[in-house]
Amino acid sequence: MKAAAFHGVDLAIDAFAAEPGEASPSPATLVRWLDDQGLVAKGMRLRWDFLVRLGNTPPVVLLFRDGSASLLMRTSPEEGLVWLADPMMPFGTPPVPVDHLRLSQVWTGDIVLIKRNRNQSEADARFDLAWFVRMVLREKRPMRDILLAALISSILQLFPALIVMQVIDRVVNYHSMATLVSLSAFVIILSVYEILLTYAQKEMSLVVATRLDARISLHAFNRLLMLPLEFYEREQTGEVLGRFAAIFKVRDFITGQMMSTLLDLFVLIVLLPVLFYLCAPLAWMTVAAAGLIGVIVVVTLPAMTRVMGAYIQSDLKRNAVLYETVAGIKTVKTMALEGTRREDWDEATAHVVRWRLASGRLSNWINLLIQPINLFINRGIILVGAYLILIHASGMQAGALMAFMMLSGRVTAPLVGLARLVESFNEVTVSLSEAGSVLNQPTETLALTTGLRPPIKGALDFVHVNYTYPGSSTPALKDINFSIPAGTMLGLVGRSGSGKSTLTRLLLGVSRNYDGFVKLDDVDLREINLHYLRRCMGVVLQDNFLFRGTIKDNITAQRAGLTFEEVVKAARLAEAEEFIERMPAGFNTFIEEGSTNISGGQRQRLAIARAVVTDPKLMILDEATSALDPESEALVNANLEHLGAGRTMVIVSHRLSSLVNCDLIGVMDQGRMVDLAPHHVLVERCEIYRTLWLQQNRHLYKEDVKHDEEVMEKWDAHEKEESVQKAKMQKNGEADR
Ligand SMILES: Nc1ncnc2c1ncn2[C@@H]1O[C@H](COP(=O)(O)OP(=O)(O)OP(=O)(O)O)[C@@H](O)[C@H]1O
Repeated sequence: MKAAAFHGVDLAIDAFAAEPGEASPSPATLVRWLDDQGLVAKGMRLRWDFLVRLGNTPPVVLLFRDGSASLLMRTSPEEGLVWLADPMMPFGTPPVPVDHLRLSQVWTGDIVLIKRNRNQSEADARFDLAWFVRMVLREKRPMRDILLAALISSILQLFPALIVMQVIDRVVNYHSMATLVSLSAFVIILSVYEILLTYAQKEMSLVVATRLDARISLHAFNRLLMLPLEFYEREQTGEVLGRFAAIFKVRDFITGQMMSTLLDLFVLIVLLPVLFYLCAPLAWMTVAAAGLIGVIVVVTLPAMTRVMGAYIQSDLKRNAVLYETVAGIKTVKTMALEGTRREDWDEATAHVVRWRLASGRLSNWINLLIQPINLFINRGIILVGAYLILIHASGMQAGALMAFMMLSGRVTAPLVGLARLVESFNEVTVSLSEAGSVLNQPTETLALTTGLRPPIKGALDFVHVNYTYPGSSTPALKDINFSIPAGTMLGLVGRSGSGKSTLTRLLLGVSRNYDGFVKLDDVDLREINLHYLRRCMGVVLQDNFLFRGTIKDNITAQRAGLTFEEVVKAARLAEAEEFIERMPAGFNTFIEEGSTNISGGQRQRLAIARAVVTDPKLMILDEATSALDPESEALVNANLEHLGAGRTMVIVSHRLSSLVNCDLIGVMDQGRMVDLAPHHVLVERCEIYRTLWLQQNRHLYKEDVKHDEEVMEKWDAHEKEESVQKAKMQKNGEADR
């Protein structure tokens, strides 16, 4: 706590709790918690000799054998002492000096270094050009060195021109061999300097560019992970990926063109005065011509922006088609949709080609205007200079004209580069706004890093919960009001679209803008830290993604601290152990991308194992067994009770037979929970449930067939009427909008 306060972060120790499956918080949990709080904790083992030489580092936490800890405040290698502060003592208590012998009796040799995570505080910073500039400015020392090198090298660049001037004016005109020899020696020394300096400058620029690159990538990916699921559901994946990739264009611009042009500007600062010294009229002409190039670029900028924007947009759309086709290739192939996909692609490509041609042409036109000016600077000025010498107007000699020519080339390059920079900057702003439209979306950071971490038992309360999806006019959940004690196995049934999955989404904290309260063990769900909440839950969906890696890796999902025994236990609970052991390498069998080498049923059972491996107190199975073959489904269903022992289970299923053994079954209809009771009660009193049950189990009730058919007829009529009403409501809603 004191170490955190040192960094200006206030920690609420009450919020620190063990993770599910831990008796007391492990060091890994401590590190994760501190990470969430905006601090970085790094554990390491040290010897006394190193500890005593730590000097004036920020507070370091020393871990003791009895589980307690102390803060290292100061060290003195000369006296062989370290000063420790007891974190339990009030602020202001002086630290106690301890020597090697006394410390070695209690200290484990482990320390924890805690520092403020600057990336974390930047995690929510807006992603714009200012952010990039801040990132560059953080590289203060290397940037300073690079600038210094650029300055020196631009001074060095002066000499060749001045030497040529001397050679022509003195050596050639006066045939002076001695001057030539000394000038040659000077040229060699300078050249060596220049070569070394260029090497160093390139090396430093490379290091800075690479560091920036790493930082930008890390930050952007972090942001992507922080975006709420709702965002991904709303947006087209292909477009999200395309827009995300736009940041790499910004990165290339900043670490490439922008950096080199800015460095070139240093050359300008040094060389321009020399040009004026050599011949002021020619220097003015050079500057005016370069200025004219700038004016042309600025004037044509709006047109260029429009064309570039359209080109980038069309490219994004084409990428989206590509992504969709590759991601949905199974459907494309099996439904022979190649033709329509090709049409989409052709159309998207036609747009890209059109705008690419337009932007290329525009840039070519601009070039047509710029090139004569460029040629004038490079070639015309020598003629003007020669004319000035002929009429003796400037007092300039031939050597000075040569030197001017050599230098003016170096001056125009940065000036033209600066104009071009404005042009590219324009393109980059379009890319930046594309990337920003993804990365500047509101993130879940606050919910992920703050909030309570109460111990979870699994009692659930829904108190008058209403929820409408953003952009939808009809509520998906209407006045849901029920509670279940911890350890309940709750089934949820209802027709398609009745709101079952939406209810589980609220539990998972995916949708948080609902009215009313959802309480977990009497704590408002919205108050609970989202990471913690999700880590405390086990979730199995209808279609689960398995990552490339071994079966064991997939079950642990790279969570730290899980033992092989726990993995095997989870596999056994999920009825997966048997098939895993039959696989060539057992738990170390590699799962290919898209899990092509295992069946759908096996994949589902692995997903169940992955969900139970942390022994969660709350499990959600949303249509987890729907895609299973009858045999695998029977296996999983038979094991459900076993699986649910000691935890609350919420099981959404269309197949009522798999819910018969649930303690309670909630019947959903049009967003309402119309009944909540065990199976035998519902069959008696809930008509919707009874109808669904009879639909699926007709064979069991032969004697009821007549009644059953009547009910079915009624049900069909009811459904028809409802769908007509729904269509009407939708129409009205659209008309309202
Ligand atoms: N992301 C979404 N955006 C807008 N509306 C949605 C979204 N997801 C679901 N809905 C709507 O909310 C209502 C409830 O959907 P929900 O998925 O919860 O039903 P369900 O009972 O789980 O259906 P199913 O059994 O088919 O999965 C439906 O009318 C659906 O159209």
